[in-house]
Amino acid sequence: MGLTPPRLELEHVSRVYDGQRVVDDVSLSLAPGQVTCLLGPSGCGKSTTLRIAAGVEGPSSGVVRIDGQVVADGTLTLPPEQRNVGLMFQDFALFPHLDVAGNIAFGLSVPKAEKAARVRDLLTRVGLTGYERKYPHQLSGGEQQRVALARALAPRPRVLLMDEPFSGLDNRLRDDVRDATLDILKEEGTAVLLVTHEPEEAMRMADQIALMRAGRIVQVGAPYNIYNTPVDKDAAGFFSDINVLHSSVKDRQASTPFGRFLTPGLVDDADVEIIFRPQHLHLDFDRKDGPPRETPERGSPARGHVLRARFIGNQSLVEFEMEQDRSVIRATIPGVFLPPKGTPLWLSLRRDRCFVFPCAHQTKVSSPFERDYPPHSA
Ligand SMILES: Nc1ncnc2c1ncn2[C@@H]1O[C@H](COP(=O)(O)OP(=O)(O)OP(=O)(O)O)[C@@H](O)[C@H]1O
Repeated sequence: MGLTPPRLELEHVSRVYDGQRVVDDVSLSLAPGQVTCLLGPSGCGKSTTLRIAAGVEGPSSGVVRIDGQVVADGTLTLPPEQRNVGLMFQDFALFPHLDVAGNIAFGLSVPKAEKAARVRDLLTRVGLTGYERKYPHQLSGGEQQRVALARALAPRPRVLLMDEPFSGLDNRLRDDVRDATLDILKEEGTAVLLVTHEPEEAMRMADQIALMRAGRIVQVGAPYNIYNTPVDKDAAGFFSDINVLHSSVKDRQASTPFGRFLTPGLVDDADVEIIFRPQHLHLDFDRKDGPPRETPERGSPARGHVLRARFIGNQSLVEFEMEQDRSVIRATIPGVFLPPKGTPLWLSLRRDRCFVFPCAHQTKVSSPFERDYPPHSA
C-alpha cells in the first residue's frame, strides 16, 4: 500500500500574465485537517495561487493534484465544481433572495431529509440555531460570515479555499469569528488554504504558513518556526518591527556594540546585518560597579540613552541612541516603563533570537570551505 497522498498539492506551479510571472514555481502540500496560510504583501500572487487551486484559472505550467488526482496541468483544468473544493471569499457573497437554510443547502444534492439534517447540524456548529428562516440582510457581518462558512462546508469539500475571509469584519468581532471558524474547521477535518496579508491572522490560524514574495514561496513552516527562524531580513520584518545592526566580517565574526556574532558561510569583508526583535532586548539600570556582567545567553551589554518612551497598550516602546555608534535601537517592555529622555540604560540581547544575514546587495557570500570550517566562539 502506498502512502496517503496530500489532500491538495501544487507542484512547480507558475502563472504568467502579459509576460509577467505573477506565480513563480510554487510548490505546496496540504494534509487533511491542516490549515495552511498563504501569507504575503499585496500583489505577491496569493489570490492567483488560490484561484489556480480552485480551478477558477489554470496554471501556465505545473501540476495541481487533489487527493493524488491531477486536476490541472499545462493542458487540462478541471472546473471548480468537479474538484470538490469549497470556496469562501472576502465578501461572503450570500444569495440575498435565499434564507439562511437555502443558502447553506444551495450546493447540496442529497435527499431532502439528509439536506435538512446537514443544515441543522451546521447551524448548530456555527452557533446559529434558529436562524434558518432569516435572510442575509437581517444578519450582522459576523453572522453572515458564519453562514458563508456553513455553506462552504455543507458539501463536505475535500479542500476549503478561503481568500481574506475575515477582512470585512471589525477587529473585535474578527478575533471571535476566527477562533470559532478554526474550531469548526478542525472538527470537519477539511484541508484549508487561507490567503491573508496579516501576519497575526496567519500566526493565529495556521498549522503551516507559506510566506510568499513576488510570486515565490520563500519559506514554509509552522508559525513558531517561521517567526523564530526567518529565512532572511524581509521574512523577519514581515512579522514584527525589527532592529538592524550593520557590521562586516572579520575572521568569521561580526563585531557590534553587543559583542561579536558568528558569521558562518561568509568571507572576510562581507557586509552583514544582525537582526533582532524589540521584545528580545533586556534592560538594566546604570550601576555603580560598572556594566552588568557578560553572559553566553545575552552577550555583552551596551549602553544607550533613552530618546523617547511611549505606552502602546499592554507594553511600552522605548527608543535608545547607542553610545558606541549612535545607532537607534527600539525595545518593547511589558507593562508601563517610561524612563525620561536621556536616561542611560544597559541593553543586552537574547542571542538565540538574533539572526545574521548577508546584506541584500552582498556579492561576497559563502564559500564551501568557510561553511565547513569549525566556527570560533563569539
Ligand atoms: N487576470 C489578471 N490579469 C493580469 N494580471 C493579473 C490578473 N490577476 C492578477 N494579476 C496581477 O498578478 C499579481 C498578483 O495578484 P494577486 O491578486 O494574486 O496578488 P495578492 O497577493 O492576492 O494581492 P492582494 O493581497 O492585494 O489581493 C498582481 O500584480 C496583479 O495585478
